[in-house]
Amino acid sequence: QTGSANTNPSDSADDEYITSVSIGTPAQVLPLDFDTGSSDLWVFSSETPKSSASGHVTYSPSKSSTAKKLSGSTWSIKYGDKSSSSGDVYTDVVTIGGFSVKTQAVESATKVSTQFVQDTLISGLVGLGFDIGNQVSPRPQKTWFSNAASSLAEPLFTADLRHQETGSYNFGFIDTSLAKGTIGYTPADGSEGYWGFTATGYSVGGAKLNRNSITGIADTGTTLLLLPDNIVDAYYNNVESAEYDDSQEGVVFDCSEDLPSFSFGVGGQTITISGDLLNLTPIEEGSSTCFGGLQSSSDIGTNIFGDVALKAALVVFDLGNERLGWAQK
Ligand SMILES: Cc1c(C=O)c(-c2nnc3c4c(C[n+]5cc6c(C)n(C)c(C)c6c(Cl)n5)n(C)c(C)c4cnn23)c(C)n1C
Repeated sequence: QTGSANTNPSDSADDEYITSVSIGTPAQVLPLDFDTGSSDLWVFSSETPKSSASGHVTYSPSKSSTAKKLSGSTWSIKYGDKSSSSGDVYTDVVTIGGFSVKTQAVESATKVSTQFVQDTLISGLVGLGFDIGNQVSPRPQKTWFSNAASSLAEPLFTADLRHQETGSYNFGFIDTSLAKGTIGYTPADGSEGYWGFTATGYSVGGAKLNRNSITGIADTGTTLLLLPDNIVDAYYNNVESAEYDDSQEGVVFDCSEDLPSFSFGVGGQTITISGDLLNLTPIEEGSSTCFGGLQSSSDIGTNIFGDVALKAALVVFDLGNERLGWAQK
């Protein structure tokens, strides 16, 4: 069995990607953000304060004949941008791309932070990280993919995120036609709950890859490519107008700049992110100053290959073989 779901950028900056998910009987369809950097499936619900839920699609377990309360279970989660949410837990049928998991833990939000209240485009997240990262207590729950894996044709999924166009999450199969290049595989380290891996080197503007390895995570839930200062500096030294903008908390430059590409080696392949993918967006509507898609990871503690990097590739999250595959698109 397999599943295939379309995913769409939420806004003109590709800030997040939205995928429709069906929960319950009859189906309640919610727009959710698939996040390989976390391991909880949580939603705005009938239990979310009305003032916080205004403008959001919500899940009502009381309207689903297959919903069951997981009594005594609670959850609480905090994300890299300091956003957070918490609540209690139900189980229900969850269908993604035509594939159903009958008894999926659906974490219902009784509290959501401001960022989530304001982001009315999504009604929650689907964690696609490793089960060890799940935040339900007293008994951690499995992710949708972990529950699905044993019934899928192959225990893997692929992410094909695209700039300002529809992409896909495919479960149980690899559509190699989505990529131009060969898939290069490298071991994935799931010990922290993330899809950790090591890139073997990098280069700016199509130069030969160096051998400076970069250890980080493949994270569909993070917008940017977040790398160490020395790499960020090496890149922006090639961008005449680049400067650090305190108010934007990142490097900005003239939108008219012709940005160099950025390449990294992984699994014997070279993934090249074109310059235009590295120009994320004007800092304000109509501004001629743009915000960089490559920013510093120095105050985070880990390097994050977020959507800016993932958009350049077809990425295979292979749980069965504990490996990540990358192919140039
Ligand atoms: C260590 C870390 C991160 C790790 O993940 C991270 C980050 N980067 N994008 C996101 C996140 C997103 C994606 N996201 C990013 C957005 C940005 C940058 N802007 C301006 C808007 C309007 C966004 C929306 Cl709606 N959505 N979402 C939905 C959540 C819950 C995120 C949590 N963290 N996050 C940051 C900023 N940092 C420092």
